[in-house]
Parts: sequence; structure tokens; C-alpha cells
Amino acid sequence: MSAPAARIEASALVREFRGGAGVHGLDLTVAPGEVHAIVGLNGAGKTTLMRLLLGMLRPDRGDVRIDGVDVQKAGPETWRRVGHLVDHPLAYAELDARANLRAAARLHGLDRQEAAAAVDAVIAEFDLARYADVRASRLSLGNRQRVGLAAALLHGPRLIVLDEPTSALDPAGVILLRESLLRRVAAGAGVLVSSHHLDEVARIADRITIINDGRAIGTLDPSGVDLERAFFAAVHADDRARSAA
Ligand SMILES: Nc1ncnc2c1ncn2[C@@H]1O[C@H](COP(=O)(O)OP(=O)(O)OP(=O)(O)O)[C@@H](O)[C@H]1O
Repeated sequence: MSAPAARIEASALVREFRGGAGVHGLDLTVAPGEVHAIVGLNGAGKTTLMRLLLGMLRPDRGDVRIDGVDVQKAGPETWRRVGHLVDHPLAYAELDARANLRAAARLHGLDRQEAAAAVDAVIAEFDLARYADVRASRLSLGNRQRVGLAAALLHGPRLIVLDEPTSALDPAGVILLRESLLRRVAAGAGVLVSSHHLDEVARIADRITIINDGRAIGTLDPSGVDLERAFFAAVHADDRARSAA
């Protein structure tokens, strides 16, 4: 029997912007039941990588497969099983949180009844009951991020891609997200997450990949000590090697 397809697999991915920044040949996989974290300095290429993985940006070269399907040819059946939060947390600033969540559920193919149940569940999961009737434009940054995460997760995606999902969350929100992701991973989802919080990442990641100047330059051991030191050692060694070349 062949191994199950990776939730997502990218090979030799390249997207170069004018001036030389971008992603310069990156391989990456997320297996079912795995949390794969990417870490890197500002401008390292994490968001660009995620946008390429989700078909939001076309690569110059290389390819991406989601559950074995080429992302350029992926249809609604594939996208229905993907949940992501990259760029903007919410679609409709003038709608309240509940209506935004309902719209996200319907866009992911849930029927009216399924959507209502999924929205109720995710409102409870992210402790959003007090804010369900508040317009998205009036929510605090952190609550907007909570609603954005809830929208990305409410349809039970098999692949979850989150760009700095804890950037505006309070400690309670960080814990709710961690528990939510771990429940989904236990049920077989694969998670790709970027973060600047090395300690938080280490709590949930099975693998941590360091991105520097658009390349994967090494890994961090999630159970290791002093991740910060190991991170900077890897980044500085890579910078030195590239400037010497
Ligand atoms: N559309 C674009 N056109 C030109 N350059 C771009 C474009 N998008 C991103 N870049 C550049 O590509 C590099 C990588 O940016 P990216 O946003 O992927 O980094 P990041 O690792 O997510 O950074 P941060 O941690 O600050 O969010 C940066 O130098 C950025 O300025």
C-alpha cells in the first residue's frame, strides 16, 4: 500500500520579485497529523511561501500539491478541505462576526444547517459569544484575529495554513488556538504555521523549519533548549555563507 499523500507538498518552489527578494527554491511538506512551523526574520519569505502554497501567487518555477492535487488545477473539492488565514482576517467589515462566520462556512460548501451548527461550535470554541453580534470593523484587533481564525477552521479543513496566527492574541486566545489546532491535528489535519514566537511554536510543532532569504536553511528541535540561540546561529551562519559566496 502506498503512503498517504502529504496534506501539502511543495517542490523546488521559486518566485523572485524585482530586486531579488522572494522564494528561491524551497521544498516543504506537511503530513497528515503534523504541525510544521516555519520561522524566520521579517522579510525572510514566510508569507510569500504561504501565498504560493495556496495558489494566491503563481510560482516562477516548481509545483505545489494539496492532498496530491496540483494547486493550479485544484477545484472546489480541494479548496473545501483547506482553511487558511494569510493576509486579511475577515472578508466583510460591515457584517457582524456571526454573519462573517456564516459566510465563510457557506463559501466552504456547508449547507445552511451545517453552517449554523459549525458557526455556533466555533463561537464557543474561540470564546466569541460576547462579540458575535458586533460588526467586524468594530472588533478589537485580537478579536478580529480570533474571528478570522474561527472562519479558517470552522469547516473542518484537512489542511490548515496560518500566517502569524497569534500576532494579536491575548494569552487566553493563544491557548484556545493551540488546543483547537491540536484537536484538529489529532483528527488527521496537517497544519503549517508561521510565527515569531519560538517558545509558542515549540509547544505545538512537530517540525520547525528556519526560512532565511527565501530558502529553508535548517531546522530547530521543538524539544531543544534555547531555541533563540539556535535560531540566530543558523541565520547568521547562512548570512555569512551567502556573503562569502
Ligand atoms: N509583491 C511583492 N513585490 C515585491 N516584493 C515583494 C512582494 N511581496 C513580498 N515582497 C518582498 O519579499 C520579501 C519576503 O516578504 P514576506 O512578506 O514573504 O516576508 P515574511 O517572512 O513573511 O516577513 P514578516 O515576518 O515581516 O511578515 C520581502 O523582502 C518583501 O519586501
